Amino acid sequence: GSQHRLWPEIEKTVKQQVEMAKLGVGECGTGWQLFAEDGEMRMYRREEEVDGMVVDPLKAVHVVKGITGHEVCHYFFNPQYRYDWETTLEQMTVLETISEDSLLFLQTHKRIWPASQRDVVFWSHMRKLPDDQDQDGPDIWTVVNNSTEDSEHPANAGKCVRIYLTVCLMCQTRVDPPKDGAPISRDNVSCKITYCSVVNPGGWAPASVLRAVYKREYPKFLKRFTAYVKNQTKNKPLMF
Ligand SMILES: CCCCCc1ccc(-c2ccc(S(=O)(=O)CCO)cc2)cc1CCc1ccccn1
Repeated sequence: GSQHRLWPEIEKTVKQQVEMAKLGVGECGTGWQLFAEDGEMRMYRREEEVDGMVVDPLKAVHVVKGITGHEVCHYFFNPQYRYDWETTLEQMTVLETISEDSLLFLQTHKRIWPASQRDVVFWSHMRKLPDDQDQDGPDIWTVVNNSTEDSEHPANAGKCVRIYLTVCLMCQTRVDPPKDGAPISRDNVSCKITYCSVVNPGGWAPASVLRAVYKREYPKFLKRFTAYVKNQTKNKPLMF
């Protein structure tokens, strides 16, 4: 809850990340380059390096029919579903339950040749926010994942190189009520998903390898994850 040592950082980071996610790829100035497209999904990146390491920010926008923002965030946030959709995940541990909407994770991802295996420690927070651009529309749902230290799991103590990331999944639900006043069904809802991520790969990895990994893995991840949510929810009542 709000007494936890991480709470001030969570509050600040969530607000900052949602504001960034709301900026379209046009508005945040030049530099965004479209690198993947699939149906309604558009994936952009900016080529940035920090100390010679690739830390390309990524922004993906996708519109998916038949699911809501609450549902997308529910399946992204809750650990019990993660092995179903996160293909590069080798090991996931919930280190701490900070509150019912905030968890501390340790994840190790499968090694990607020729780079060494990576792990990450991050807090994850799920939140509903009023949509200030559409007062009477449905709320925005978001999940923010942000790397943090954990004294029990110091960086680079074992075989894995520790990575550092900030991820924001922001979901805006759209309802187009049926003309005949019938109850809202899945045919009347769609979700605009904005996924932003900045990953520092930790130890050195060849820029060409990193960019190839991201180019392959991110589109696969977002397609697989959204298909998973559609499949999990298709016969369940709508979650707003
Ligand atoms: C040489 C490769 C070094 C980097 C490997 C890497 C880095 C970051 C991540 C990653 C990406 C998304 C998240 S999340 O959105 O928070 C969801 C929870 O799991 C957490 C971790 C993964 C991977 C492994 C490769 C890879 C790259 C993209 C997408 C998927 N896999």
